[in-house]
Amino acid sequence: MEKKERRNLGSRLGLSVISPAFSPEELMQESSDVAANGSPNGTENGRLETFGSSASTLSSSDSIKAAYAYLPQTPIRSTDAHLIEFSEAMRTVAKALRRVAEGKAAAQAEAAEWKRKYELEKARNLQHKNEELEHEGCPCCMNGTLEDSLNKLTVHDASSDQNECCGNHGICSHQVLGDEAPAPIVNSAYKMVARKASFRLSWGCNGEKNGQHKHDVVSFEKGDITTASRSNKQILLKWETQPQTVFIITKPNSSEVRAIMPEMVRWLNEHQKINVLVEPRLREELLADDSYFDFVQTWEDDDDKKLLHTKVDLVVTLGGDGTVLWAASLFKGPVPPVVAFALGSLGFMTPFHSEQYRESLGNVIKGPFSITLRNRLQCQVIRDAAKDELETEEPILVLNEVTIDRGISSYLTYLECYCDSSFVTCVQGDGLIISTTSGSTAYSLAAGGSMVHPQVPAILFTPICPHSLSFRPLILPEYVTLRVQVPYNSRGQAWASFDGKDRKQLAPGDALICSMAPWPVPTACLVDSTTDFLRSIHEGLHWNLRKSQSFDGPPA
Ligand SMILES: NC(=O)c1ccc[n+]([C@@H]2O[C@H](COP(=O)([O-])OP(=O)(O)OC[C@H]3O[C@@H](n4cnc5c(N)ncnc54)[C@H](O)[C@@H]3O)[C@@H](O)[C@H]2O)c1
Ligand SMILES: Nc1ncnc2c1ncn2[C@@H]1O[C@H](COP(=O)(O)OP(=O)(O)OP(=O)(O)O)[C@@H](O)[C@H]1O
Repeated sequence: MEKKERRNLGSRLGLSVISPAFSPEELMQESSDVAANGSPNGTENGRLETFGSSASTLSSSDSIKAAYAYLPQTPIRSTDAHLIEFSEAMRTVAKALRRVAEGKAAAQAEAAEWKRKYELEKARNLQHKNEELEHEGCPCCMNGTLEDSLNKLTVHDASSDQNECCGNHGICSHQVLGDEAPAPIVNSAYKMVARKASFRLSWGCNGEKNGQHKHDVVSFEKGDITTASRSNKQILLKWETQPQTVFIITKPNSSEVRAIMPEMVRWLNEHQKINVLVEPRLREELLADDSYFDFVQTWEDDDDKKLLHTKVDLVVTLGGDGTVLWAASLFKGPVPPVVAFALGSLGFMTPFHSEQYRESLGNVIKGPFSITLRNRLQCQVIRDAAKDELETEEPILVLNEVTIDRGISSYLTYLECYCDSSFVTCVQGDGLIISTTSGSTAYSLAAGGSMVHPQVPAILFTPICPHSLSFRPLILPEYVTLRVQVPYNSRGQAWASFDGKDRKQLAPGDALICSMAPWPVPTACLVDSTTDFLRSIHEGLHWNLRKSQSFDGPPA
């Protein structure tokens, strides 16, 4: 039976299968009915009509009779056909379930977005309310001892509004951390939250530390639409309690890193009285050199690792951009502020100079300091072969990009792309990059995408070597959900890789869903977001470097 016919049969069976009124035996009967009634010599249109209307026009006894009439003529081929039809039906069931799972992933992304909007709205309303009442502060935001804060945190009851932050002083870290702690470990997470330093974020104009709250205000009074404030200004992070735990992440096998690391750990411990946490590999390396480092902490198992964000106040990276990507990948949820020291070649995301680590870390630990909130993409692979919606794979968060390419296949990739429910295009070429704005200066740039300031709320859609003259890269708003589907008629497989790692094969029928994750990576700025970004494109890429023309040219 031809592919197209099988697909029509599939969609008919797919509808039947998700109805609970049909048992597997009935399904088999359905498929054999269709197989029997589709004449081997019939025209395509004829078959289409048969399939499209069989439920209403054929009684099951007619079908059985037809099947019996057909079977004796070609007993072996008929049995084969029967099996093919049955496996097609099962494939269709799998497809229907996959669609349900895709719907679920999109709904989860949408729910996260609504939650974010709700939090913003809630904070705004609270601020208005508090301004009216000339409220002076709330227990959460008032200065107090660490002991006071711990007591308040441990008695915090999520269902009560009593201890809620007034929102007067920016977004309070207690709220963010409390809200995003993974559900099954609420109790232990709360215990750990109590040990974390609290901070607040404020949005202001360049250099103006006015503590302005983030508002996405669009006023439409008297029919005139005006925006009262831009959504993203330079963000400042101010500690409310002293940070206590620093997590140091280093590039492996680097002599430069090995030279600076023990010195930094010693300084943090002795001069700043700060706990130091490292990856297990690094702790072993430190202890092998000197038993002094016995106080350095690490984690023991994956459960501990999942709780890192509840324990760590600050992340320090020693390496290049790859080390920042690695650091981000260790946090599957909220990420503490990251201070990235440049010990690599390019250093787009590593603005701090390692020789000046005492001064830089001292300033950050004291605060306030500017941060860039770098959005991450949440990517989920949905397998065609998944038997049910529970079989979806763990989502992967990327700071740069997810790439879907042809891997070792020598065929063009053939990818169908959708944005929310709209069809975008088919990518025929080497592949596609779905990038964050932070990733815009990485692989996407190499494939011809624009460089975008990391604070712009956008998703980049950049083809890799498209075999078409008119396929320009797109920049889409950050709230969309993208779906990249490997169609059934694709010649080859495709491969997805996440920040250049974790390659996953995508077979025909598999899909990848991407949306903005609710957990950005806050990176500390050396100066501010814009100055750091421009410095990195000037110094890292020598952007638009050209010798100036001399003054003594032809007369005007
Ligand atoms: N043709 C290409 O340009 C190409 C090909 C594959 C991967 N990559 C990039 O490499 C990244 C993985 O980095 P890695 O260090 O683990 O691999 P790596 O060691 O191969 O280094 C890749 C290079 O990309 C640079 N880079 C990484 N993130 C950047 C960013 N946000 N802005 C500017 N430059 C950036 C790094 O500094 C490094 O020089 C991927 O996320 C991808 O963006 C680029
Ligand atoms: N803590 C870590 N554990 C395992 N791998 C890591 C770790 N830190 C970094 N890496 C990996 O090591 C590789 C090199 O790191 P990184 O990019 O920081 O250094 P680089 O290549 O010298 O610098 P640049 O990217 O600026 O050229 C990256 O692929 C990164 O994923």
